[in-house]
Amino acid sequence: TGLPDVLHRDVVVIGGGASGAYAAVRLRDDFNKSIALIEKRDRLGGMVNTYVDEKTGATYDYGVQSFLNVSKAAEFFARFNISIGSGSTSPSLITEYIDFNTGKKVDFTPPSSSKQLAAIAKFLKVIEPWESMLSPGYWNFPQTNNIPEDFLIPFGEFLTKYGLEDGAPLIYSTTGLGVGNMSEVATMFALQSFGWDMARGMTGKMGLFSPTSGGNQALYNAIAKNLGDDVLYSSTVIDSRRTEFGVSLAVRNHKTNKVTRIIARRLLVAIEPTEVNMKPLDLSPSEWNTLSKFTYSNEFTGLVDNAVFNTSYYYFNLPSTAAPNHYLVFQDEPMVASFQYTGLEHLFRVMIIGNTTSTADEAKVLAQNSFNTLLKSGRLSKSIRDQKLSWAAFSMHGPMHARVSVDQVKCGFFQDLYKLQGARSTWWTGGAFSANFQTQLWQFDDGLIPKILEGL
Ligand SMILES: Cc1cc2nc3c(=O)[nH]c(=O)nc-3n(C[C@H](O)[C@H](O)[C@H](O)COP(=O)(O)OP(=O)(O)OC[C@H]3O[C@@H](n4cnc5c(N)ncnc54)[C@H](O)[C@@H]3O)c2cc1C
Repeated sequence: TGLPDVLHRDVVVIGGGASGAYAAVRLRDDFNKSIALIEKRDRLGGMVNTYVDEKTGATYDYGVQSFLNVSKAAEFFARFNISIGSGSTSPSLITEYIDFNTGKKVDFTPPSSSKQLAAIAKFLKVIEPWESMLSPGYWNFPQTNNIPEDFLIPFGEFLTKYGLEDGAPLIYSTTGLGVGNMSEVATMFALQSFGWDMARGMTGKMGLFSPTSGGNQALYNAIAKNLGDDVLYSSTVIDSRRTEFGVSLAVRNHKTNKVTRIIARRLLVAIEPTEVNMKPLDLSPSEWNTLSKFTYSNEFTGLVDNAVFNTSYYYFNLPSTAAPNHYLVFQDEPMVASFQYTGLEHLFRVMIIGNTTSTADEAKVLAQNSFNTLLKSGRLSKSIRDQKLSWAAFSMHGPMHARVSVDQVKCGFFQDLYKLQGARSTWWTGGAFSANFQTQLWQFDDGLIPKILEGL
């Protein structure tokens, strides 16, 4: 009670997910800076969701599934003594294509896997010259008169132009679906959902791994243990002052209501720059003018254990017009992308792709409606009228896949965005400034940290 505690730190980080937790560890342990990490939940790890089966102790990652072995990613696990393996624990499944709007089977046949992989290899060749412009961040994004035309055309058109249609089913079903109907999305943003490293991962040019025990949460639990009291959990910023000399944040713990004041020389923002997240950050009109241009997808994943799903099945939502081999036709968001068997008893992973405004409740209703449609149309083991989806776990991941319109890109959006870096002692990381992959964000942080440290 009384006056708030005051912490003095070199760097204060907001958000303990992939980008924030990694940066906090490196700033403190590798660069000897004092840090505080503010995390609104009671754990670190953000989009990681490790389900633990109470009876057997088996784990299943229904959020983040594996890590691309980008630059020093494996070393980061090693420093916490976490052993890693190839990460492929998912059982082999029978894919059934169904239009979830009607419950009708879609007689769709994807290209053979060798054709798909050949297309991904070709895709990588086409996009390789652009890598430094978009990955791991937009530092070298071309000036407005030099933006490659291909960046701004719809991704479906791009794949057709280069004869890469055979790659579309794999691109979509792995990570491309994060942006919804990827055929309609400007190519540069589709590349942020499946780009260079994913193409390398799929074609064996880059490893994919995950912890051999404890699920992906094991890494973030180890980080939490390492950072100890330097993390303020269940906490958000309620008020702030940012100047060229440093920042002062008032941070409230929502469980205890305790307010802590953090005075730091630098701020690293590692949360999505949405209106809700930015409200307590005393943005100037010009900062908000830039950040407010972003739109997002909201992704939701969960586990359901209704016994009417056939185990070993992967129920995949495609529009009927995808039959028999239209590889570029996808459902529009918001939609349920799939119900996928996990290998654990009756558990199925549900993936729901929302739009900018979708809420968790709406996502659950959407999943229930799709389930009812599948039940009624006899696609599941019993044909019954209705049944409640039985949720064993549910997580809201969004907002993510931040993007802007083609016109805004042409008007210099990314130059404006990157002008924010370092202004008012504030630096920015996370999906909106880089791309939505764990280890790509670590690589982005590795490039950002020397800039944050300048003059510190
Ligand atoms: C279903 C799904 C599967 C995925 N699978 C993979 C995969 O297999 N491999 C891969 O590399 N990537 C995967 N990703 C993408 C990857 O997880 C994200 O790109 C990454 O987590 C983004 O990191 P971030 O630091 O920007 O945000 P996050 O990891 O989301 O971290 C943000 C953190 O900030 C906290 N926070 C939010 N708002 C506030 C606030 N106002 N104040 C304080 N704290 C706040 C959150 O609780 C969270 O801990 C997946 C994503 C999803 C949704």
